[in-house]
Amino acid sequence: MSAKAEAYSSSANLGPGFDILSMAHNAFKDIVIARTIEEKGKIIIKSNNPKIPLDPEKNSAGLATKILLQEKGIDEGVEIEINKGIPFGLGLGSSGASSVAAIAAVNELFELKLTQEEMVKYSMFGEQASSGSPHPDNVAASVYGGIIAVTSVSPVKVEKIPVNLDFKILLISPQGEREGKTKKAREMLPSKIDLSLYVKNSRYLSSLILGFIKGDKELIKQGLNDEIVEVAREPLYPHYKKIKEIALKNGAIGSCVSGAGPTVLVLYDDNTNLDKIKVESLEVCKAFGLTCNFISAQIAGGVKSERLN
Ligand SMILES: Nc1ncnc2c1ncn2[C@@H]1O[C@H](COP(=O)(O)OP(=O)(O)OP(=O)(O)O)[C@@H](O)[C@H]1O
Ligand SMILES: N[C@@H](CCO)C(=O)O
Repeated sequence: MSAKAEAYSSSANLGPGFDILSMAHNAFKDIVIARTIEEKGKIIIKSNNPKIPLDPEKNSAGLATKILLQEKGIDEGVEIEINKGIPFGLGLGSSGASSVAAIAAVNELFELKLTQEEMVKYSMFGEQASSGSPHPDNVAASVYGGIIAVTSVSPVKVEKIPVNLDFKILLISPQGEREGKTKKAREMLPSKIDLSLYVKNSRYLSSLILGFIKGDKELIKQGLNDEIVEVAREPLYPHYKKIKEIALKNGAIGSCVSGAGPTVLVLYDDNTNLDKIKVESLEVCKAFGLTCNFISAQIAGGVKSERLN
């Protein structure tokens, strides 16, 4: 028996929404095929990308699959074939998408009828393998699609945020996959913050969510800011601040770090001088010794799966 699933890339945090907000986009996608194999209890990982771990315990798709099968009491052997379309270590939710696609394919394979929230719950275990922390945001966006808010992790609860504004997405992504980048990024976070900073960031978060719902560009611009996580991690993406300034100077709706970076996300519309953003951003990347790629994308749907036989 076999089943197939595909899950899109995502940009988590979206400024002040650390571990809460995330957006699925069609920049890239991972495709996973799950097959039953003879050997009971065995999980085998195959991939077209030799750089990701093939040890099921170290691969996001493998660990998530292992825990799902254990909890469902399934001792069948399973092969997980990962067709990696999402470059990893760039802040594009690569490990999360693999995990989601594997959970969705296994769900299909054994007709488990998982709810979306259950798919997020099991996919989160995959993030434990890749970043040492079961953060829910990337996987929730890859499961649900659109822009989501994780309102609870125990139990898992996710809400899709209604987006009443047309905008396009530009991802400015430095080349070069960075091993264990999110793990390092999470170790850079402060354990305590001032109340005043919490209130300031909560104002950004409120503005951002209300901006999406009301379709208010100014509220979104005001909300796409973060003075806690993005600031703590600045050494990981020294190019970001300058690129954000360039984006806003040239009429972007807003800009933030994509996930744990180093990719920069820019939201724009027809009033934005996109060409100038690209030209000037290239100069910044060069100044920091980076070769940056520009990826245009739109908001994507959620994970899709089908039974093959
Ligand atoms: N199936 C997988 N796909 C991609 N990376 C994986 C996978 N399984 C394990 N990894 C490991 O996870 C790390 C990449 O995950 P990481 O969280 O750092 O970045 P990301 O998932 O690409 O982006 P983000 O910052 O949005 O989480 C790499 O060290 C990679 O070897
Ligand atoms: N919320 C996670 C997202 C990783 O893409 C982090 O910033 O560590």
